[in-house]
Amino acid sequence: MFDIDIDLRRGTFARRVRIDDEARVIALTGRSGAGKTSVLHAIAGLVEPRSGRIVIGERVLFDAVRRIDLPPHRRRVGYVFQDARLFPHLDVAGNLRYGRHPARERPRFGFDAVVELLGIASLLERRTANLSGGEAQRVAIGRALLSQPEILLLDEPLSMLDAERRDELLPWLRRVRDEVRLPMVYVSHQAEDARQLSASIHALD
Ligand SMILES: Nc1ncnc2c1ncn2[C@@H]1O[C@H](COP(=O)(O)OP(=O)(O)OP(=O)(O)O)[C@@H](O)[C@H]1O
Repeated sequence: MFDIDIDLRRGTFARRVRIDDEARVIALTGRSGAGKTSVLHAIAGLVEPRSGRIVIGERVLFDAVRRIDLPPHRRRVGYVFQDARLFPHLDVAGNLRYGRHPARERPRFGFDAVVELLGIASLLERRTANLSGGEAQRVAIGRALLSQPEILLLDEPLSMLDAERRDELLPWLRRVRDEVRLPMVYVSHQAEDARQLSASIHALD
């Protein structure tokens, strides 16, 4: 499912990352600064590797030799950040609709199905400022899914939450993992979190 072999350079940071994995869901771990977010950015098309290739499923996102470098919007990546980054001026429903892919007649991820999947029906009219961290992350995942991605990238979605909220959010993440049959890359600096979501763990240290 994942065939990634890239040479990453950012400022003085340089690292070759190789991931060859048949699993649909993989986790990246490593200390702060190991390059986890940089790998997600490379997959999303936000940083260009110096060389190499990024192939996920059948899709070639980047291949330096073949001069393939899909622009970010054609990579069809759903990205969930550490902090949910919801829009404060919109309610939950507005945030979900914001990410919607325009004019698809039969979207793979429908609004009602996503709301049900993430258990956020009762939150739709709420402003985002007073959501708990875990609720905000569920909304952020919903927004990402409604953009009709082909790949889901999760950048430490648990790291800003206290232990109780983490325990609350984890089952939702597992549900998304099992029901949304997309390739997923889950980043965590805690190996324990990573093990909860994937058997395929790649340590970047
Ligand atoms: N735009 C940039 N310009 C220069 N250096 C950068 C840039 N972005 C990241 N770096 C450097 O690249 C290295 C890897 O950063 P990255 O954010 O990928 O690590 P990380 O493993 O995700 O860390 P964290 O767990 O703290 O988020 C760090 O040394 C960082 O300072």
